[in-house]
Amino acid sequence: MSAMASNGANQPTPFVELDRAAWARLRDQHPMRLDASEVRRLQGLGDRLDIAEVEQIYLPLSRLLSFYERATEGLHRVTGDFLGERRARTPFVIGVAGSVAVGKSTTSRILRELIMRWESRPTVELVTTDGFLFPNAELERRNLMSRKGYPESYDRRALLRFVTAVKAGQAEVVAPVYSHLTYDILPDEQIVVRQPDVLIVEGLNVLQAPREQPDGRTGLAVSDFFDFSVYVDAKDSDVKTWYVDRFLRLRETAFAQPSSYFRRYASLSDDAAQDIAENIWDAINAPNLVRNIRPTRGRATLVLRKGTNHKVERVRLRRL
Ligand SMILES: Nc1ncnc2c1ncn2[C@@H]1O[C@H](COP(=O)(O)OP(=O)(O)OP(=O)(O)O)[C@@H](O)[C@H]1O
Ligand SMILES: CC(C)(CO)[C@@H](O)C(=O)NCCC(=O)O
Repeated sequence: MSAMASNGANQPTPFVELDRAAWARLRDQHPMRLDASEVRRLQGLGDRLDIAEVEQIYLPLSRLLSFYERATEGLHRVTGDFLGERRARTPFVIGVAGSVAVGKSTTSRILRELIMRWESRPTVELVTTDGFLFPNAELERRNLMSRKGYPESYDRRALLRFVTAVKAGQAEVVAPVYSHLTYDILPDEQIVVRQPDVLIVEGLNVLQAPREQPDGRTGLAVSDFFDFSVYVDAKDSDVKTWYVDRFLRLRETAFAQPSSYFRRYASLSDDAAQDIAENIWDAINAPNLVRNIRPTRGRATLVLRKGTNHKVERVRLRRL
């Protein structure tokens, strides 16, 4: 790790880049260990979860987040004192961005488990922006069914209202729910968020810059409410492989259910399923990654760069 934040041309940059070993050494400076019962609980998140990875990569990140949380709380207190207000605590909001299938949900769930174990035992809510996709009927009306996951396929105003209300400390805030099984918003379901200490907002486009309004003004974006953000990054070809592998695995489980939107794919041969998954990837998810998602990477506080097998190889932290 270089102490100077600089690029090859020695130009100052806001980022510091650490390889896996350097990041792991930071962990040594802050001894951290999961006990056996914590390891068991975390393993419940998925049989493929590597506990060494949790300890070496995600535990240091959780520690860094706890420092940010404390500092941010101090800032809110300063503003409250200045205004002479005694307000309820403001939730600490973390954004998690990245491509379809790069591992945003897994990263978010690991972080939730680790944050819940901070000494202060905070309550943590995890929300995915999937719930703010327009329902399929509306996407069809807008001719966006082949652009699901693109910025314009979300009800961005509703998402912004949601995050603002949670951050403002509203007692109960509801969000719609998306089902990967029916491939649509569930009309009769919602989740209720009740004043969490920490909110994790996970989604493809959560780092998108604010849009210009029709009247020329610049609005706010959800990222304006993030106290910390993580971009999960990997090579395009690796993410494609993970997408296709997950698609093939889903044939035996989700796709096989009668209510599955993809039930016609359940009985496909490996080769046929592979072709379909690659076509969906190439037509929808890859262009979204290249055009909309990856361009927001520079806005993240931290970038986790994964190699094959989901192992994090490099970490880039914004320090200015
Ligand atoms: N750290 C990890 N270790 C091992 N496997 C992982 C890890 N993270 C993700 N995976 C696997 O990669 C695939 C995609 O992960 P995940 O569902 O978390 O991605 P996602 O970015 O949330 O995707 P989507 O946007 O489609 O919901 C899954 O099959 C998951 O099991
Ligand atoms: C719901 C999203 C947009 C995000 O999780 C994604 O999983 C998706 O469905 N994308 C559309 C193309 C596809 O079916 O993979």
